[in-house]
Amino acid sequence: MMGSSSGARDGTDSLASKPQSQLQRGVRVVGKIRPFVDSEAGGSSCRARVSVTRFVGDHALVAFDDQQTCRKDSYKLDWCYEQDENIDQIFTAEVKPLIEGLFRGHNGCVIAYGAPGSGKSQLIQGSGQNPGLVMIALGEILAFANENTGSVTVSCYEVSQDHIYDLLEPKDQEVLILEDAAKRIQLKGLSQIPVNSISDFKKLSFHGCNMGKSWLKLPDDSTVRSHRGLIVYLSSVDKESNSSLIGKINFVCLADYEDIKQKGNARPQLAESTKINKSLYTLLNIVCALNAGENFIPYRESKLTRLLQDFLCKASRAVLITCLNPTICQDTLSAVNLASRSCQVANRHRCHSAKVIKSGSKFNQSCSPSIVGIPVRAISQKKNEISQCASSEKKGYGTPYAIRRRSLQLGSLGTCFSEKQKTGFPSAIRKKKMPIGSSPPNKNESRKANSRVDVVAAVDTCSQALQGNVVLDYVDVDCPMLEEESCESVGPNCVENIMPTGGDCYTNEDTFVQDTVVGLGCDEKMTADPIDGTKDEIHKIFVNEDQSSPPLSARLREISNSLKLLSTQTTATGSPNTDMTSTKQINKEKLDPKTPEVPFAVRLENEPNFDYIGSPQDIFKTRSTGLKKYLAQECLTFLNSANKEELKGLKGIGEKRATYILQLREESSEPFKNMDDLKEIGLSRKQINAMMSQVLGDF
Ligand SMILES: Nc1ncnc2c1ncn2[C@@H]1O[C@H](COP(=O)(O)OP(=O)(O)OP(=O)(O)O)[C@@H](O)[C@H]1O
Repeated sequence: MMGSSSGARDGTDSLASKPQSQLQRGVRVVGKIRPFVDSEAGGSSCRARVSVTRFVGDHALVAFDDQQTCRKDSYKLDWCYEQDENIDQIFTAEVKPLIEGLFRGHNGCVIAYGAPGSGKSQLIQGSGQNPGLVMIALGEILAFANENTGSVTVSCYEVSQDHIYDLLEPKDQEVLILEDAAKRIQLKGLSQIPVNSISDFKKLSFHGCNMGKSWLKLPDDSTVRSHRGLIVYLSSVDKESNSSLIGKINFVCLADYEDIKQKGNARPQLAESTKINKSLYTLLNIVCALNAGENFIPYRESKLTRLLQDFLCKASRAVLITCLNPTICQDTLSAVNLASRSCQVANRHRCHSAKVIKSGSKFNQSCSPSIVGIPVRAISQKKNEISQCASSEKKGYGTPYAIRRRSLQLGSLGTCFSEKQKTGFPSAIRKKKMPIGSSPPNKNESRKANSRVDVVAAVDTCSQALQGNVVLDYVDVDCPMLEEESCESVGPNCVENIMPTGGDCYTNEDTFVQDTVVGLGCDEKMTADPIDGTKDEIHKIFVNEDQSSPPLSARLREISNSLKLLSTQTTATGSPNTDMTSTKQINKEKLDPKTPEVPFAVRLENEPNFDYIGSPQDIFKTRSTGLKKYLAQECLTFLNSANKEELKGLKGIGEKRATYILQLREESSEPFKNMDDLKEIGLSRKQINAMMSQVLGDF
């Protein structure tokens, strides 16, 4: 433990929860908190603290605790290295396995990403007596090459304003990205210089860099920001098969991530920052898509991602190291927030269910395959190919504050709650809050009525979440029936839990942390016993998670379909299905689209204080208004993220207007915030309506 960074829960002997060598695929996303520098001498006592909680075998939680504002933000990463952990340790746990892959002819990629001054250059390049990852790796690669009659060459490049330049043998023309017959990327115009020893490497001169020596640092008078990378190629001969092997590893130092909204940059810098951030978003989208197991990986969104295509793919191993300043700043928060959304731990949970941490701290759950507003797929496709994602973020580039959170009231769908005690294990499965609506004279009846309404409200949000348009950070289930009852018989695999297999749990000293286990189906009997056997029960549920029950998305989709039925048949007569004692009925029979005979309370998602009691028609009206709002939002999201061709596919948008929209996006990543904004691009109400029905035609 050092400075503001609290000790790791695992102790100090275990470096990384899941070393690269154990990973099957995807990109590992880890954090590294840089040590304090002289100018931060008082850093350890500053009001903003960064702490890390690590869960062996699973993930790490980075928490930013601003004592002045009492604001807490927590972000989940695959792992996080603390201030006192040095670059050698990171090399051993994260990079060495990639180097071993290189010896077998596999490609690898190490990416440093973070806010200004967060330690990216130090990590990749090092300084003086402290070699960075490149130097350590190069030492190992050269040693291997010498032993195996192999050869090593290096290339160094810069990506600036979506153009690639050679830093070792600069030419007038930029480097071109071509694809060969085997679909491998060829960088035409990028020189490869042979290197036989570290001293050879140190003699290299890097164009346009500080003193020609530090390939990552620009000259002091430079105002240009860019991404920089060094590729090491290894050619060797496989002794067993006597075949030649060629592997390459790319060390990338990304340009600083700066939160544009916070900066108030002057125009030229703003345009540059926008471009840099856009390329960072595209890169993180790739990471997210790979970790989500997507088939389509959007490499063509930027030159940077195109260049990295061979290094960031299913056949290669990669690690994204998010460098973190030890004191709180918005850029760091935004950077870690984005990283958190694309990491494997977050995505591993995405297919199974939603979850919650509630406390003074915020928790950012990831899962959208497109995390930053650049669509992995067009919305129209999304509608047909609904991603198996229970929670999704509509836009990823916002600050943590901007993240919308929803509390779903899923009556009778099954809930298991656990409470965190300071000793570490969740100790109680507890009932959550009382049902919404006015206090009933008869508790049971009220529960039944409210439960049905809650389901309907939940379906709305589930439906949106399924389509990737609502941030469903958690599903918050009201299930009074579960107070003493089990959530059995609803189907297997009911539980998604944020706890690691080791049984650990998120800690918060100030407020109790509630790990909500959302059950949309559950075979495991959950007891309400606050002490006895809780850990075992929860562990069983984890084990169950990977078994073959239908994913949460399938169940949500089922519910979503029921919503549509309900929406279209609100005038149907019939007695309400008030028997909500068994969650099985919800799943198996689906929601009965019958109008309740008695009025009931409807709580709107965005208006928590609004309790409405009225006729079915009124309820329908209310809900359809919500639906309209959602549809409009869907349309705006499309306009804010679709590419030119997709835009041109819309009625009323031709070449000129599509170009103009793309220009607007250069200035603001989200030019259309409401429907009135569309009028500013010259669209009439009628055109907007036509466009909406076109975008949403298949809803
Ligand atoms: N592991 C470390 N040990 C000691 N000092 C470090 C370490 N990492 C970073 N620093 C110090 O922190 C400061 C910022 O580091 P560095 O220049 O690497 O950050 P950066 O993210 O590359 O910055 P820039 O915004 O200029 O790109 C430097 O003074 C560096 O010496």
